[in-house]
Amino acid sequence: MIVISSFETLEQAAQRSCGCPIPGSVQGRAGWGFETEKFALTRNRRVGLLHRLLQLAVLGYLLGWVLVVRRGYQDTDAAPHVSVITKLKGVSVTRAKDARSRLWDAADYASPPQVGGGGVTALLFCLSQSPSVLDGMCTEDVDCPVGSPVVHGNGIKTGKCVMFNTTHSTCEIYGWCPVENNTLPRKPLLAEAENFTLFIKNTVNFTKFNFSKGNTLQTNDPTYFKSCTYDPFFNPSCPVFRIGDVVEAAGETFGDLALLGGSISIRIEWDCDLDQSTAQCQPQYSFILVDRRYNFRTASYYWDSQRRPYRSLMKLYGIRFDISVHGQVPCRWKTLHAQSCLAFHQR
Ligand SMILES: Nc1ncnc2c1ncn2[C@@H]1O[C@H](COP(=O)(O)OP(=O)(O)OP(=O)(O)O)[C@@H](O)[C@H]1O
Repeated sequence: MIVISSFETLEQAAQRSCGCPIPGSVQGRAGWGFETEKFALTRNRRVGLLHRLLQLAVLGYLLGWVLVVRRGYQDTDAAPHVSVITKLKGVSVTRAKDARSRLWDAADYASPPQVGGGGVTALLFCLSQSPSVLDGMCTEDVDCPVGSPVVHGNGIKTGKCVMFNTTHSTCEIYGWCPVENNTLPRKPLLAEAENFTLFIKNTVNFTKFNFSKGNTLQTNDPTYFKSCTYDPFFNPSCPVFRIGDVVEAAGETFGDLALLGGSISIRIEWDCDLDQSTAQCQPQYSFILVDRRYNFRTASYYWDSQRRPYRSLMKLYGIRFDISVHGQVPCRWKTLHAQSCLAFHQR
């Protein structure tokens, strides 16, 4: 009977039992030796299990990760050329303290006008200003160098230190009067902005496969975009977004965000398999609240009958939309000579 120890080969066991020279050994090679493969039989369950597990891991990596997840049999273009155009629409009326009403439409609250994604929802102040002299603290004229800017004082110093009252002197400052007050808005100016709509027209072009696609439906119905509203489940292909829905999808309530403004990132993701029908190639939208405050100032200028300049200064709080487009399109056929992936399939 031949007894095989844990890591002994069959040959070695046979050699050991008959006392013959081991082929390939120093003793074997000295004569007419020959070489052959040796098989090791390991009678150890743990080692056997580890061996099978390693084989499974390699197979799983190749089939699961390389072929199924990473689609290793396809070529991929992940650098689309993109174009995004936005239009904000909606109308609202505000009533000022003097009971005068003002009508706001897209031309008033969209900023920059119809290009970026921004909308005003609150107005802190609206001042009619003209250039005048204002004051800053000092003891003598040298404390007020001519032309030095007063960043938060809205002007530049004239070089004069003037009496403010019996105890204080101030630098004379040349700037727009009256100056802003620093109070915060107490309620959103355009509460109706919740129902305003944002139209996002996006086109992507994957040059590697000569494939381009837009998010707007090619339709002859002129009322389609005016009447549809995006819904992730019931209407995912409509590119018109209700502002209230976008804010809610970003996890915020419109009333809170509209008061001091905010910034929302809209991410458009094109992840299409060009080996499938391109009709199924639709973008996915996601909304993330990026910042809880957003405001900016704007002014319009005019002159009175004596040609004195005036300006209407507004500090506007609003919701800003930052739109980013990402995408990758895998295709089974490697491109040659910049021909389209689809053309390859049709051949
Ligand atoms: N924010 C929006 N909400 C709803 N519909 C919109 C919005 N922006 C544009 N649309 C509609 O989408 C369609 C395509 O807009 P596009 O800007 O290409 O055309 P337009 O004729 O210049 O639009 P407009 O009505 O502004 O004159 C139009 O029917 C337009 O009325």
